[in-house]
Amino acid sequence: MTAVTREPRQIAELRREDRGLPWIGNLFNYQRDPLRLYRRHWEHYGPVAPSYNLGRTTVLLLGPDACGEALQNRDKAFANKPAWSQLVGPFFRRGLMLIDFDDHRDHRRIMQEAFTRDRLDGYTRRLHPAIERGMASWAAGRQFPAHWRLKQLTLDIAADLFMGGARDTSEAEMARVNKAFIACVQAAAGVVRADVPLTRWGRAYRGRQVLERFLRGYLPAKRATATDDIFSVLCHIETDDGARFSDDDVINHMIFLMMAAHDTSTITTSTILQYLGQHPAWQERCRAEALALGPAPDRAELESLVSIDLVMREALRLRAPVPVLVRYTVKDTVVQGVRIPADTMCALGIQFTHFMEEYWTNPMVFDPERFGPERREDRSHRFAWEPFGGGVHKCIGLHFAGLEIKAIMHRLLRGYHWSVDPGYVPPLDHHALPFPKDGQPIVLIRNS
Ligand code: HEM
Repeated sequence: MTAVTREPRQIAELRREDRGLPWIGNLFNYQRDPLRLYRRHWEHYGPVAPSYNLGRTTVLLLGPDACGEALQNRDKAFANKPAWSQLVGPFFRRGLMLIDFDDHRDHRRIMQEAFTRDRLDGYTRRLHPAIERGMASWAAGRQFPAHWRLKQLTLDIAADLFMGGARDTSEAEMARVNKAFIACVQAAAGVVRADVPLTRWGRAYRGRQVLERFLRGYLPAKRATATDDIFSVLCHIETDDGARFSDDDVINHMIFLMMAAHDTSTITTSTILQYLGQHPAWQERCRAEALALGPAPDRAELESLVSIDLVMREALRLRAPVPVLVRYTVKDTVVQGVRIPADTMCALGIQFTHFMEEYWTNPMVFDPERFGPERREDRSHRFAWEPFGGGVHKCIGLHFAGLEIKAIMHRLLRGYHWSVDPGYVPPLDHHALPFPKDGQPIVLIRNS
């Protein structure tokens, strides 16, 4: 008997009604309601769906099987750099997420040294005073703009943990650096994608120069003395066989790391605040855990917070800070039996998977117990829950992120209680990473 090998299918033809606006394509439909758009494509085309955006055809990979194949990347057909640099621009060049294959493997091996258990212990010790300082100016109130305050807080934490407080820097200089950094992050949503004054990209080009100058100025001091901030750590880490980062590597990685760590942690904490504000029983349960620990728990204690961990996982499911990952094919490949030609931009619908009824019960409902030991819905498929991605580019900062988020929640729960209207639905901005445009106002009360 001869085995029947099935020829891969071609990508389906895009229906006229799915093309969206001339040239713009589905960009505005995505920004209005990404889930609706992806559901429509999934229902008609299945896991490998054609789409059209900004003048070109792209391919949507939908569901955990298709996303899993691209993330595992067995035939090395999917590359990060040509995909992500089209979105985030040249401002994060040579960051770990924007390099590929052997080059990526070599850099990741060195960077792994910055995220060992011992390093995480050190970062955790720094986290508490940084959070305390950052929250000191918080004024409780009935319209507390939680998302904006958390964004500032995670920036303040980054200034300390990443740059060691940049001790000799004046407040004005630090504000300039923060502004430059934000300009780089906001470039992703730019329509004019060139160095044109007064546009997002124009500001980001200037921003990158400011950041490079600033970091380069500190480099000699960071090289000279080993401290436990990430800047210094990147200057000193070394693999067993002696591989180290060059000065340029340190600067490129620093700029990318600050970007990778900032909005993602802000979005997760503000999502947690929203749901705990709408579910007071869960808030009390988490508070009891936070109160059972001392004022500055160490890494192991933060990692032992069971309820806060369940809530964090559920928040990451309901609002994945990076809802879509992108890849670019550097050669022909096949996903789910469909041939994808070389030079194709692919979008992996991470958030879409998180809402699939095939893998989650009542996926739109806040239900942290779904991650508990009896249910473990995240194990319904290896790629059912993928807020940190998967494969060789899986988030290297995921444990660090968990510690930062839990340390913020620990302090907040001990110092405050809060509520959010049960009917509140955040008006999300989907231009880049999803955030509540209204700043997510909550009623915040200081504990007596
Ligand atoms: C809740 C917080 C976070 C989320 C949801 C998140 C999500 C992700 C995702 C989805 C990727 C994979 C990108 C891809 O495959 O193309 C990624 C990569 C990465 N993340 Fe995170 N991240 C978070 C926090 C952090 C933090 C705190 C750091 C650093 C301290 C960090 C550093 C990185 C780096 C360096 C990469 C690139 C890894 C590589 O390409 O090898 N992330 N992150």
